[in-house]
Amino acid sequence: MTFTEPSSPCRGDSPSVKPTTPLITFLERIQETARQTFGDSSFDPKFYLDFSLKLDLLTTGGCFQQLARPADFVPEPDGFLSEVENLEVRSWALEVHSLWKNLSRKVSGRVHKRPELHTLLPLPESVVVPGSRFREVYYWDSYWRSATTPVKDSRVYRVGYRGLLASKMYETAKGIVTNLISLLDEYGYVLNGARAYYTNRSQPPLLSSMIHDLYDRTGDVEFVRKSLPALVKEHSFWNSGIHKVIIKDAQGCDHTLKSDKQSASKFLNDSDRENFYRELASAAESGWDFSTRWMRNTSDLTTLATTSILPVDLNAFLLKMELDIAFLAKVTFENSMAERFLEASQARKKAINAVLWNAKMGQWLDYWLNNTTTCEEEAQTWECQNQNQNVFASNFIPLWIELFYSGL
Ligand SMILES: OC[C@H]1O[C@H](O[C@H]2O[C@H](CO)[C@@H](O)[C@H](O)[C@H]2O)[C@H](O)[C@@H](O)[C@@H]1O
Repeated sequence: MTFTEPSSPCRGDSPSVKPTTPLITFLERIQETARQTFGDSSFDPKFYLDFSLKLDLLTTGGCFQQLARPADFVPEPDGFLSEVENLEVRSWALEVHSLWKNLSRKVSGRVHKRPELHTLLPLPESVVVPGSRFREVYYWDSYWRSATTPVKDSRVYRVGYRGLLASKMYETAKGIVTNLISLLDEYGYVLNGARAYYTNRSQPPLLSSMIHDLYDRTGDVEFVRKSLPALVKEHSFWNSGIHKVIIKDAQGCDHTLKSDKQSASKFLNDSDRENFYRELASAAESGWDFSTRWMRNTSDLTTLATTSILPVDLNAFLLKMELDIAFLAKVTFENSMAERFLEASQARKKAINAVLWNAKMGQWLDYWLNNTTTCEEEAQTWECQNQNQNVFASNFIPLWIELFYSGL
């Protein structure tokens, strides 16, 4: 076989060595990232240099830039892994751990420069996204991360904030908190998600739990001191007028707007339609969109009545927030703040048990305000028959809080 390619550097008559092309330089970056991510064992460097691009180099390079592999990610974290004795479970744990690098992103410089061109909102630190079609940060997913990234058999993993802490990725965990606080500073509350169409609502408030768990692991008092004002601000938001009517600015529900409009077309006047949008947005804010939990008639979405319900989970999350703030205030010697939030938590615990607890069923139940009353009214007469006796996972959220299972 003869080799006749004229510019071949192998030919003795050509002294010049062909320079590395931008494509090879780029693929070498991929190669090195893969080596650091997957480790050296059974690593084949050639595999990465043989990739072909589907889009031009500039576009591909830009996308790769956004896949910010977290700096504190290591392929095999020390600590929890070695304690998992069962080898199958250990390799599964490693697989779950490896999801962090797939779910990490950096908001592109283009979004920071020209935010008006994007629905994605700029965030200061690297982000961790739920995956699949959800390519932006979500508030409560940041705690209970739902990773729908296909891994071998397409199982859905839940690798939460606590998972990040178990993986010892404390800097990434701090970045998540910093991002959420930046939304809170900008909008007055942590948005449902980091998109322009999520600005009319929040999601179940778990920021205090993140900061509490981070402190437990790192003992970083300075970070707590910096974060505390944001938590107090968030507490005011959830206890302000807006949550008496739930959502003031009823804009409907983002990308589901078309189908929302179809449902809303059933309402003949503007005020009923607006009210329906408010119920939709509130259901989205609950994180349970669109569960029958919020419907008067479980087979008809237009009977959503989210704002007429006192939900077990939201109240439990708020109680947890009050306890967390009291604890974190104590850690930073803010004693009067600690006292204030402890008192607030005691009052809420009493109310949760008075209104939502059902002794016969041995669980807490959502409470339906009757048709004619609204959350704006101060005085209510609580009646057991207004409790929703259906069993939802949310009925047991209070058990997540030590106060309830320890009988304090
Ligand atoms: O995992 C992300 C979130 O996914 C669902 O909600 C999101 O999509 C909904 C419909 O497309 C939208 O109405 C909602 O505002 C979004 O948050 C899920 O219901 C959420 O619990 C979850 O955080």
